[in-house]
Amino acid sequence: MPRPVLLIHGGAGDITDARIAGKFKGIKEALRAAWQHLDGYGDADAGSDSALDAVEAAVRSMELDEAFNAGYGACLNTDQEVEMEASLMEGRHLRAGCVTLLRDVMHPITVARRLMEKQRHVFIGGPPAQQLALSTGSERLPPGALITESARQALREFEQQQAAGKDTTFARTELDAAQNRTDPNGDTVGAVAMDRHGHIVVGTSTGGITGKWPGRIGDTPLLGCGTYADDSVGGCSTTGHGETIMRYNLAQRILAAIQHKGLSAQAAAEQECQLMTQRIGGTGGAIVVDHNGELGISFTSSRMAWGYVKDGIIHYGIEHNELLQEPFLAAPQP
Ligand SMILES: NC(=O)C[C@H](N)C(=O)O
Repeated sequence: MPRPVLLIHGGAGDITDARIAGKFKGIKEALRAAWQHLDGYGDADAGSDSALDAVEAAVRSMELDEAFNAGYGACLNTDQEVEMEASLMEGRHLRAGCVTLLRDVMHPITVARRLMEKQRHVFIGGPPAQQLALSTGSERLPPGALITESARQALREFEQQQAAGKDTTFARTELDAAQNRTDPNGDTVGAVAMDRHGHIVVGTSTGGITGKWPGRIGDTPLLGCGTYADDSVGGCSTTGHGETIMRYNLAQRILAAIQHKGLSAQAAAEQECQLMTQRIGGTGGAIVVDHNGELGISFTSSRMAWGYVKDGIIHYGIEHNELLQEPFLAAPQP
C-alpha cells in the first residue's frame, strides 16, 4: 500500500529576500493544516476523499495568506481588481473542476471542488462562477476585500515600468530580481497529494499576474497546463509565466515524459521546465508526484517555494538545490 504524500508549492518567480520568511511560514502552515487528512489523524479512516481534502485544505490555507498570490493578496489587473482562477483534478476517474475570472470570494479552490463534485460542467468563468460560489455556500466579500497594500504597490511598479517603456511581457514573475526592485507580489499556490490507496489529487489557485488585462486567463485553471492528475501516471501543479506555461502544456508534458519516456518524476520536471524556458523564454516551475509516490520539484525561475511532509519531517526550500528540514510537530488534536 503506498505511503501518503503531500507536496505543495507557493509560486515560482523572482521572489525577493524580504518575502522568503513569509513564504516558508505559509508553506509550513499549509502542510500542517492539510496533512491530517492523509495520515488519518483527524479523519477516522483517512477516507476515500482524503487526498481531495488534503489538497483543498493546503490550498485554502495559502489562499488566506497574503504571502501568496491567491485569494487574499491576489495580484491586480489593470483595472485594479482581483480576478482569480483555480483548478482541481482527481486522477482516479479524471474528474475536474476549473474556475476563472472569479471575484469577491475567499476560496476559489473550494468553488472548483463544488463544480467538480456536484455540477455537470468542468470549467466555468466570470459572473456565473461567482454565482455558483454564492449559491453553494461561499460568502460574497465586499469589493476590494481581497486587495492588499502589497498588491497595490506591485501594480504601481508595473505601471511605472510600462510608462518608462520597459518590456513587461513577462510581468511580475520575471522582472524583479534583475532590476533589484521589491517583489510585493505573492505567487500562485498548488498542491499534489496521493492517499494510501494511490489516488492522486492536484489543485492550483492564483490571482494571475500583476498588470494583466481584465478578462485575461492564464495557465492555472487549464487542465494539462496548471494542473493535471492521472492515478496511472502521476499528478502535477505548475506555476510561473502563464502565457508560457499554457503554450507549452507544461503539466501534461511532464506527465508524458514519465509515462512515455520512463523518466523519474524529478527528471521529467527538470527536463520539461528547462525545455520550456529554452524554447519559449518564460520561466516556471512544477511539483510532481508520480504513481509510485516519488516526488519531482523543479523550476527555471530564480526561486520557487515548495514543501512536503515525509517521515514526520517537513522538507522545504525556495532556492535551487536547497533542502531545509523541520519536525512536523502536529498541532494537538481536540
Ligand atoms: N505566479 C504564477 O504562477 C502566475 C500564473 N501562472 C499565471 O500566469 O496566471
